[in-house]
Amino acid sequence: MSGLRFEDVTLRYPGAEAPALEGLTLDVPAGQRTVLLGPSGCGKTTALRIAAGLERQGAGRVLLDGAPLDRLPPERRGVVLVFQDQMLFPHMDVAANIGFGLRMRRRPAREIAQAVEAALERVQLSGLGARPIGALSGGQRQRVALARALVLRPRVLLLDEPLASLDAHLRGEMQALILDLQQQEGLTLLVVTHDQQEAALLGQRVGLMLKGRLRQLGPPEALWQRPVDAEVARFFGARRLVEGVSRAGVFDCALGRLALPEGAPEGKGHLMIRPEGVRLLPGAGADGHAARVVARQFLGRQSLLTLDLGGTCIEALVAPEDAPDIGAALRVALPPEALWPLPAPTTQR
Ligand SMILES: Nc1ncnc2c1ncn2[C@@H]1O[C@H](COP(=O)(O)OP(=O)(O)OP(=O)(O)O)[C@@H](O)[C@H]1O
Repeated sequence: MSGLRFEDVTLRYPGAEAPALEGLTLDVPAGQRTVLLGPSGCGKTTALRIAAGLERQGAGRVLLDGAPLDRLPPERRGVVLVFQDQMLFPHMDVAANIGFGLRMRRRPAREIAQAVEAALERVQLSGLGARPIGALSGGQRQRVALARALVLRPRVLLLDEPLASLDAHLRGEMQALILDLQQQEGLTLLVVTHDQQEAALLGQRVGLMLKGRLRQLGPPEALWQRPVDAEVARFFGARRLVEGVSRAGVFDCALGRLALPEGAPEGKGHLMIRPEGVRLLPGAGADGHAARVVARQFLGRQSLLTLDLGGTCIEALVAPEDAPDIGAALRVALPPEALWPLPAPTTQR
């Protein structure tokens, strides 16, 4: 497959108890956006640093279009990393920052000037080449860092938390810019983030990492809706898992026998009930499950209800105007698409 490939890559920093990265096997297909998602310290940055040649793995290989990269120095890999904190040179203006890598490669001045102009345009900073770095906003600085990488015409572009330092408005702009650039130019992107929403937005495929290991890889929808186990489900916010057994399309548990979506894994374990999929039923019919509201939390666009279904608590997300009062009795439906069984063994805390 063309693109970047990590093959069973492990790295343990000297003196560390556990490896920062353990047996990472991951394909980053050419022309696509792949995201590594995970909490702080799970090894995401380490993976990028190894691909860029800034860190040497203890075991495993990194390949680009099938050719091993490990013996190549960073500048000859065609893999360029944009750092989380940008690492711009404060004493140089914008154009000098963007042209830095090309100057190191001893490209002719004319070619550098042209490439810098083109890169400024690509990141929508035309006309700002002579600005000192100190006179830029956080969002503009992030664009300069991106332009500095783009002039090198990377075969793979690695972005470490590209939006972490930006406020909500600038994040949206930068996200749109990254998506546009990637689509127009067919860039091969590997993005690292701890932010679930960012991963869903930027990733055509998302890999979830926990404690140095890749735990699940797939389209964002699959990770959110069909986590492989309870630990992954908990990362995505699942808090109230229901014990039981999945068999022949049904989950047997304290809530009764609940119909599961197609393809659900079988066996003993837990059931994840996605709060956004729980439906409050109108009227006092006999459908669904009897429930009582035990907590209600206003989250802005939605309200989170904690519902007691005969001793088993679940959560439901509803529009704030539809949120019943604490103590209210109601009936709820648990449609199959809101459910997903998580086979044991689980790491319960
Ligand atoms: N140079 C280093 N020397 C020793 N340990 C390190 C070094 N760099 C990272 N680590 C440790 O390795 C683990 C993985 O770090 P890494 O930076 O890859 O995680 P991360 O998922 O990118 O987290 P963050 O988003 O906080 O940077 C952490 O426990 C970290 O403390």
